[in-house]
Amino acid sequence: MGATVEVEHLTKSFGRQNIWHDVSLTLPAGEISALLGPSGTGKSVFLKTLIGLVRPERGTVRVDGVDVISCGERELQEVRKRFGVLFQDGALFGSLSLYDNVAFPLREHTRKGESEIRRIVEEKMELVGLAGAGAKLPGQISGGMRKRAGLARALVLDPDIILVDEPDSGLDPVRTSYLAQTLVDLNAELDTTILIVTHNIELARRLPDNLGMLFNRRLVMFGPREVMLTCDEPVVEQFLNGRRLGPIGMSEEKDAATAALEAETIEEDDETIRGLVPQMRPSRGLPDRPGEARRAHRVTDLLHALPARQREEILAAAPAPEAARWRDLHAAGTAVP
Ligand SMILES: Nc1ncnc2c1ncn2[C@@H]1O[C@H](COP(=O)(O)OP(=O)(O)OP(=O)(O)O)[C@@H](O)[C@H]1O
Repeated sequence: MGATVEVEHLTKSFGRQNIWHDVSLTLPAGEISALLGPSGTGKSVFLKTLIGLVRPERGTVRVDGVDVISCGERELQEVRKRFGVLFQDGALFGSLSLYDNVAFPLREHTRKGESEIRRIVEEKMELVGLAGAGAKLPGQISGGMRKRAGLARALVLDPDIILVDEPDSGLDPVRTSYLAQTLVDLNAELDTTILIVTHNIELARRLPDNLGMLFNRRLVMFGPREVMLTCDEPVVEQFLNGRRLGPIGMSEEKDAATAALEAETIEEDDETIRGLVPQMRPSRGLPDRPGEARRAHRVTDLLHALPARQREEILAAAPAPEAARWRDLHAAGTAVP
């Protein structure tokens, strides 16, 4: 199973600019989580903090119990090997072929021979649809191919945790769906912990088990998709619907006067999409995702604490066996199965 990442009371500033403060959340092992938020709210900084590239002034980041912030350099190197990171542009070395880019972590961090390296690189390149493209240079291929090569490189060390910064940047909607499907399939096969950072509402609604939202220098909420996609929290609702009406303005938070004026002049959008849409499933022939089952158990525990409207909405959208089990448990007043 992938690793659990526990973040507690994390605060980061650059000089006098506070990026976010007191962020606490747990990425459950083997589940797919997504961090949302308007541009500039520090999502990329958060990813870099998880792997110890950015040092916060307060807080802890524990990867299966090891604190990335306070551990020594040697231990940090070991923890980093557990992460596979896909940065926005793929972050490839421009002078190296795709093959050498993907092979790089294996040559750098393992003692594997070239024939073993070739086997692994070819396997990962095939997985991301780049079989046969190894000789190309990053400058000779499209942004989408660079992105997929970046993913292949992120996977060669068989990471326990995959971090993906904006899976859809530079990709068309079809390629974005393929990339998202690759992540779901990887999670189904290996039970890897995955965190993606995205603005893409469609992706946020359909891919992750858990959603978090950064806004106005704090983590507004973090929780299972059932809870987040049905909640009434204005920031989350506005963002997940891409609406103008709400607390998020063009540049961060609106002042009270602007919000009041807009409430009078902007019509409530007709096309507001609320509620739970079905989650992406692993490709045919792959096993069910164990992470999904674990999330369902957590939701069972949470149902009792939710308002009746939200509980009913979740139960109405749940798959038949789960909904029946949740209803029974709820009726019996039992939180834990
Ligand atoms: N090394 C750095 N030094 C100073 N400021 C930085 C540094 N890295 C990031 N920042 C600032 O931190 C803020 C958050 O940046 P970040 O890239 O994490 O936002 P984001 O939410 O990922 O944005 P986007 O969605 O547009 O990619 C920005 O104001 C940025 O200028």
